Amino acid sequence: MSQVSYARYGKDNIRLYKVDKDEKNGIQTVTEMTVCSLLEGDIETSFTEADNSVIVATDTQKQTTYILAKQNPINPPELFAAILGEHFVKTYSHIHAAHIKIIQHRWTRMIIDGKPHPHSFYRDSDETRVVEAVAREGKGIDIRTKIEKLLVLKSTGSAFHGFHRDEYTQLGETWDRILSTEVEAGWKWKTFKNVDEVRKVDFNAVWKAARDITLKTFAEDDSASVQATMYKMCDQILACAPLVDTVDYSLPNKHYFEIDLSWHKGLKNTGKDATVFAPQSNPNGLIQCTVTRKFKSKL
Ligand SMILES: O=c1[nH]c(=O)c2[nH]c(=O)[nH]c2[nH]1
Repeated sequence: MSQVSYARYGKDNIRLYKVDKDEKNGIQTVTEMTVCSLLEGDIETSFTEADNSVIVATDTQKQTTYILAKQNPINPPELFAAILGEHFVKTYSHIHAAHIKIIQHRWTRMIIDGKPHPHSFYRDSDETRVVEAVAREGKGIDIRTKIEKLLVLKSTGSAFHGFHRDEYTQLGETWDRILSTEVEAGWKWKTFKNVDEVRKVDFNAVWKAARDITLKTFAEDDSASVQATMYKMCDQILACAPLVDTVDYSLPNKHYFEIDLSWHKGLKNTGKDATVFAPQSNPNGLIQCTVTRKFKSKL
Protein backbone atom coordinates (compact mmCIF):
# COMPACT_ATOMS: atom_id res chain seq x y z
CA MET A 1 0.00 0.00 0.00
CA SER A 2 1.19 3.49 -0.74
CA GLN A 3 -0.05 7.03 -0.44
CA VAL A 4 0.69 10.41 -1.98
CA SER A 5 2.89 12.31 0.48
CA TYR A 6 3.17 15.48 -1.56
CA ALA A 7 1.79 16.63 -4.90
CA ARG A 8 1.32 19.76 -6.93
CA TYR A 9 0.62 20.27 -10.59
CA GLY A 10 0.05 23.03 -13.09
CA LYS A 11 1.34 24.71 -16.25
CA ASP A 12 4.97 25.62 -16.80
CA ASN A 13 6.47 27.84 -19.50
CA ILE A 14 3.35 29.97 -20.04
CA ARG A 15 4.74 32.73 -22.25
CA LEU A 16 3.08 36.08 -21.77
CA TYR A 17 3.51 39.51 -23.32
CA LYS A 18 1.58 42.67 -22.49
CA VAL A 19 1.72 46.10 -24.04
CA ASP A 20 0.54 49.23 -22.24
CA LYS A 21 -0.43 51.96 -24.68
CA ASP A 22 -0.48 55.55 -23.46
CA GLU A 23 -3.03 57.09 -25.85
CA LYS A 24 -2.11 60.65 -24.75
CA ASN A 25 1.51 60.59 -25.88
CA GLY A 26 1.70 57.43 -28.04
CA ILE A 27 4.32 55.83 -25.78
CA GLN A 28 4.03 52.05 -25.48
CA THR A 29 5.61 49.97 -22.72
CA VAL A 30 6.07 46.21 -23.01
CA THR A 31 6.53 43.38 -20.52
CA GLU A 32 7.40 39.79 -21.43
CA MET A 33 7.47 36.95 -18.95
CA THR A 34 7.41 33.18 -18.55
CA VAL A 35 5.01 31.95 -15.89
CA CYS A 36 4.80 28.68 -13.97
CA SER A 37 1.64 27.94 -11.96
CA LEU A 38 1.50 24.95 -9.61
CA LEU A 39 -1.47 24.13 -7.36
CA GLU A 40 -1.58 22.16 -4.12
CA GLY A 41 -4.61 20.94 -2.20
CA ASP A 42 -7.07 18.06 -1.86
CA ILE A 43 -5.98 16.49 -5.11
CA GLU A 44 -4.72 13.08 -3.94
CA THR A 45 -7.67 11.22 -5.49
CA SER A 46 -6.68 12.48 -8.93
CA PHE A 47 -3.52 10.41 -8.51
CA THR A 48 -4.87 7.43 -6.57
CA GLU A 49 -8.41 7.00 -7.97
CA ALA A 50 -8.25 8.65 -11.39
CA ASP A 51 -10.70 11.21 -10.00
CA ASN A 52 -10.43 14.10 -12.43
CA SER A 53 -13.21 16.08 -10.71
CA VAL A 54 -10.64 17.68 -8.38
CA ILE A 55 -8.39 18.78 -11.23
CA VAL A 56 -8.41 22.46 -12.19
CA ALA A 57 -6.95 21.65 -15.61
CA THR A 58 -3.50 22.94 -16.36
CA ASP A 59 -5.08 24.54 -19.44
CA THR A 60 -7.49 26.39 -17.14
CA GLN A 61 -4.48 27.67 -15.20
CA LYS A 62 -2.98 28.95 -18.45
CA GLN A 63 -6.23 30.62 -19.58
CA THR A 64 -6.58 32.20 -16.12
CA THR A 65 -3.08 33.63 -16.46
CA TYR A 66 -4.05 35.32 -19.74
CA ILE A 67 -7.39 36.61 -18.41
CA LEU A 68 -5.91 38.03 -15.19
CA ALA A 69 -3.09 39.59 -17.24
CA LYS A 70 -5.73 41.38 -19.30
CA GLN A 71 -7.64 42.55 -16.21
CA ASN A 72 -4.66 43.56 -14.04
CA PRO A 73 -1.21 45.12 -14.30
CA ILE A 74 1.49 42.46 -14.82
CA ASN A 75 4.16 44.87 -13.65
CA PRO A 76 5.58 44.64 -11.02
CA PRO A 77 5.77 40.84 -11.43
CA GLU A 78 5.55 40.40 -7.63
CA LEU A 79 2.04 41.90 -7.69
CA PHE A 80 0.90 39.84 -10.67
CA ALA A 81 2.21 36.64 -9.04
CA ALA A 82 0.30 37.52 -5.86
CA ILE A 83 -2.91 38.29 -7.81
CA LEU A 84 -2.69 34.98 -9.67
CA GLY A 85 -1.85 32.95 -6.57
CA GLU A 86 -4.59 34.49 -4.45
CA HIS A 87 -7.10 33.97 -7.28
CA PHE A 88 -6.52 30.20 -7.35
CA VAL A 89 -6.70 29.81 -3.58
CA LYS A 90 -9.84 31.95 -3.27
CA THR A 91 -11.67 30.53 -6.29
CA TYR A 92 -11.29 26.79 -5.59
CA SER A 93 -12.15 25.66 -2.06
CA HIS A 94 -10.10 22.47 -2.36
CA ILE A 95 -6.96 24.27 -3.55
CA HIS A 96 -4.97 25.37 -0.52
CA ALA A 97 -1.75 26.76 -2.01
CA ALA A 98 -0.64 28.20 -5.33
CA HIS A 99 3.02 28.47 -6.31
CA ILE A 100 3.57 31.08 -9.00
CA LYS A 101 6.98 31.61 -10.57
CA ILE A 102 7.54 34.44 -13.02
CA ILE A 103 10.66 35.03 -15.09
CA GLN A 104 10.63 38.55 -16.50
CA HIS A 105 12.75 39.03 -19.62
CA ARG A 106 14.45 42.26 -20.57
CA TRP A 107 13.09 44.59 -23.22
CA THR A 108 15.07 47.83 -22.99
CA ARG A 109 13.75 50.89 -24.83
CA MET A 110 15.86 51.90 -27.84
CA ILE A 111 17.50 55.32 -27.85
CA ILE A 112 17.32 56.65 -31.42
CA ASP A 113 19.03 59.96 -32.30
CA GLY A 114 19.47 60.51 -28.56
CA LYS A 115 15.74 60.10 -27.79
CA PRO A 116 13.84 57.20 -26.18
CA HIS A 117 11.85 55.52 -28.95
CA PRO A 118 8.10 55.28 -28.23
CA HIS A 119 7.66 51.63 -29.29
CA SER A 120 11.01 49.92 -30.06
CA PHE A 121 13.05 47.78 -27.67
CA TYR A 122 16.09 45.50 -27.63
CA ARG A 123 17.27 42.59 -25.48
CA ASP A 124 20.38 44.03 -23.81
CA SER A 125 21.31 40.87 -21.85
CA ASP A 126 20.16 37.45 -20.65
CA GLU A 127 19.65 38.88 -17.16
CA THR A 128 16.22 38.12 -15.71
CA ARG A 129 14.11 39.22 -12.79
CA VAL A 130 12.58 36.17 -11.14
CA VAL A 131 9.68 36.15 -8.70
CA GLU A 132 8.54 33.13 -6.66
CA ALA A 133 5.25 33.67 -4.83
CA VAL A 134 3.31 31.22 -2.71
CA ALA A 135 -0.28 32.05 -1.73
CA ARG A 136 -1.50 29.79 1.09
CA GLU A 137 -5.10 29.65 2.22
CA GLY A 138 -5.41 31.56 5.51
CA LYS A 139 -1.65 32.12 5.72
CA GLY A 140 -1.01 35.04 3.37
CA ILE A 141 1.45 35.38 0.53
CA ASP A 142 5.22 34.74 0.63
CA ILE A 143 7.30 36.37 -2.07
CA ARG A 144 10.95 36.07 -3.07
CA THR A 145 12.50 38.24 -5.79
CA LYS A 146 15.70 37.34 -7.61
CA ILE A 147 18.20 38.82 -10.02
CA GLU A 148 19.61 36.05 -12.22
CA LYS A 149 22.24 35.83 -14.98
CA LEU A 150 23.79 39.28 -14.40
CA LEU A 151 27.32 38.73 -15.73
CA VAL A 152 29.98 41.10 -14.33
CA LEU A 153 33.77 41.39 -14.42
CA LYS A 154 36.39 43.70 -12.93
CA SER A 155 39.92 43.67 -14.31
CA THR A 156 41.58 44.76 -11.04
CA GLY A 157 40.55 45.80 -7.51
CA SER A 158 40.31 42.23 -6.23
CA ALA A 159 42.73 40.26 -4.05
CA PHE A 160 42.80 36.88 -2.32
CA HIS A 161 45.46 36.24 0.31
CA GLY A 162 45.80 35.09 3.89
CA PHE A 163 43.65 32.01 3.32
CA HIS A 164 44.27 28.76 5.22
CA ARG A 165 47.32 26.85 4.01
CA ASP A 166 48.28 23.22 4.56
CA GLU A 167 49.81 20.34 2.63
CA TYR A 168 46.80 20.33 0.24
CA THR A 169 47.19 23.99 -0.75
CA GLN A 170 48.72 24.86 -4.08
CA LEU A 171 47.02 28.20 -4.83
CA GLY A 172 49.30 31.20 -4.52
CA GLU A 173 48.26 34.41 -2.82
CA THR A 174 47.32 37.36 -5.02
CA TRP A 175 46.96 41.08 -4.38
CA ASP A 176 45.60 41.82 -7.85
CA ARG A 177 43.32 39.50 -9.79
CA ILE A 178 40.40 39.50 -12.21
CA LEU A 179 37.03 39.00 -10.55
CA SER A 180 34.07 37.79 -12.58
CA THR A 181 30.76 36.26 -11.60
CA GLU A 182 27.22 35.66 -12.78
CA VAL A 183 25.13 37.26 -10.07
CA GLU A 184 22.23 35.36 -8.58
CA ALA A 185 20.82 37.54 -5.80
CA GLY A 186 17.56 36.97 -3.95
CA TRP A 187 15.57 38.71 -1.29
CA LYS A 188 12.66 37.31 0.69
CA TRP A 189 9.86 39.68 1.64
CA LYS A 190 8.00 39.57 4.93
CA THR A 191 4.78 37.55 4.62
CA PHE A 192 1.93 39.68 3.21
CA LYS A 193 -1.61 39.19 4.51
CA ASN A 194 -3.23 39.55 1.09
CA VAL A 195 -2.98 41.18 -2.35
CA ASP A 196 -4.10 44.56 -0.97
CA GLU A 197 -0.99 44.62 1.22
CA VAL A 198 1.17 43.58 -1.74
CA ARG A 199 -0.26 46.46 -3.82
CA LYS A 200 1.26 49.04 -1.44
CA VAL A 201 4.87 47.94 -1.97
CA ASP A 202 7.23 49.57 -4.48
CA PHE A 203 8.86 46.34 -5.70
CA ASN A 204 10.47 48.03 -8.70
CA ALA A 205 12.29 50.53 -6.45
CA VAL A 206 13.75 47.73 -4.30
CA TRP A 207 14.74 45.70 -7.36
CA LYS A 208 16.54 48.78 -8.77
CA ALA A 209 18.20 49.52 -5.41
CA ALA A 210 19.37 45.89 -5.03
CA ARG A 211 20.75 45.87 -8.57
CA ASP A 212 22.47 49.25 -8.13
CA ILE A 213 24.00 48.13 -4.80
CA THR A 214 25.23 44.91 -6.43
CA LEU A 215 26.92 46.74 -9.30
CA LYS A 216 28.31 49.66 -7.26
CA THR A 217 29.71 47.40 -4.53
CA PHE A 218 31.18 45.00 -7.07
CA ALA A 219 32.87 47.90 -8.88
CA GLU A 220 34.02 49.98 -5.90
CA ASP A 221 34.86 47.43 -3.21
CA ASP A 222 38.55 46.70 -2.86
CA SER A 223 37.60 43.04 -2.72
CA ALA A 224 39.36 40.81 -0.15
CA SER A 225 37.32 37.80 -1.33
CA VAL A 226 33.99 36.97 -2.96
CA GLN A 227 32.71 36.22 0.56
CA ALA A 228 33.57 39.67 1.95
CA THR A 229 32.22 41.55 -1.05
CA MET A 230 28.91 39.69 -1.20
CA TYR A 231 28.29 40.23 2.52
CA LYS A 232 28.63 44.00 1.97
CA MET A 233 25.97 43.75 -0.76
CA CYS A 234 23.55 41.86 1.51
CA ASP A 235 24.09 44.28 4.39
CA GLN A 236 23.26 47.32 2.27
CA ILE A 237 20.14 45.78 0.73
CA LEU A 238 18.79 44.89 4.19
CA ALA A 239 19.50 48.47 5.34
CA CYS A 240 17.53 50.05 2.50
CA ALA A 241 14.55 47.65 2.33
CA PRO A 242 12.72 47.34 5.67
CA LEU A 243 10.12 44.92 4.25
CA VAL A 244 12.83 42.47 3.23
CA ASP A 245 13.62 39.78 5.83
CA THR A 246 16.57 37.98 4.25
CA VAL A 247 18.97 38.53 1.36
CA ASP A 248 20.93 35.76 -0.32
CA TYR A 249 23.58 35.60 -3.01
CA SER A 250 24.96 32.73 -5.02
CA LEU A 251 28.14 33.76 -6.83
CA PRO A 252 30.27 31.54 -9.05
CA ASN A 253 33.90 32.63 -9.12
CA LYS A 254 34.68 32.55 -12.85
CA HIS A 255 38.41 32.11 -12.95
CA TYR A 256 40.84 33.73 -15.43
CA PHE A 257 44.21 32.00 -15.38
CA GLU A 258 47.54 33.66 -16.06
CA ILE A 259 49.52 32.18 -18.96
CA ASP A 260 53.31 31.92 -18.68
CA LEU A 261 54.65 32.87 -22.13
CA SER A 262 58.28 33.21 -21.07
CA TRP A 263 59.14 30.09 -23.14
CA HIS A 264 58.62 32.30 -26.22
CA LYS A 265 61.53 34.73 -26.50
CA GLY A 266 61.18 35.57 -22.80
CA LEU A 267 57.72 37.23 -23.22
CA LYS A 268 56.63 38.69 -19.88
CA ASN A 269 53.00 37.80 -19.11
CA THR A 270 52.82 36.98 -15.40
CA GLY A 271 52.30 39.02 -12.23
CA LYS A 272 52.18 42.76 -12.98
CA ASP A 273 52.99 42.05 -16.66
CA ALA A 274 49.97 39.80 -17.19
CA THR A 275 47.63 41.07 -19.92
CA VAL A 276 46.65 37.88 -21.79
CA PHE A 277 44.63 35.40 -19.71
CA ALA A 278 42.82 32.09 -20.28
CA PRO A 279 39.16 32.34 -19.16
CA GLN A 280 38.09 29.07 -17.49
CA SER A 281 34.64 27.55 -17.88
CA ASN A 282 35.06 24.91 -15.17
CA PRO A 283 35.58 24.07 -12.46
CA ASN A 284 34.54 27.31 -10.76
CA GLY A 285 34.29 28.46 -7.17
CA LEU A 286 30.74 28.84 -5.87
CA ILE A 287 30.08 31.05 -2.86
CA GLN A 288 26.62 31.29 -1.28
CA CYS A 289 25.27 33.09 1.75
CA THR A 290 22.00 34.21 3.32
CA VAL A 291 22.01 37.29 5.54
CA THR A 292 19.38 38.47 8.02
CA ARG A 293 19.13 41.38 10.47
CA LYS A 294 20.75 40.88 13.85
CA PHE A 295 18.19 40.21 16.56
CA LYS A 296 18.08 43.34 18.74
CA SER A 297 18.07 42.55 22.45
CA LYS A 298 15.51 44.55 24.44
CA LEU A 299 17.84 44.76 27.45
O1 LIG B 1 37.18 34.96 -3.20
C1 LIG B 1 37.55 33.78 -3.12
N1 LIG B 1 37.03 32.97 -2.17
C2 LIG B 1 37.38 31.66 -2.01
O2 LIG B 1 36.86 30.94 -1.12
C3 LIG B 1 38.36 31.16 -2.91
N2 LIG B 1 38.95 29.94 -3.05
C4 LIG B 1 39.81 30.03 -4.09
O3 LIG B 1 40.51 29.08 -4.53
N3 LIG B 1 39.79 31.29 -4.63
C5 LIG B 1 38.89 32.01 -3.89
N4 LIG B 1 38.47 33.30 -3.99
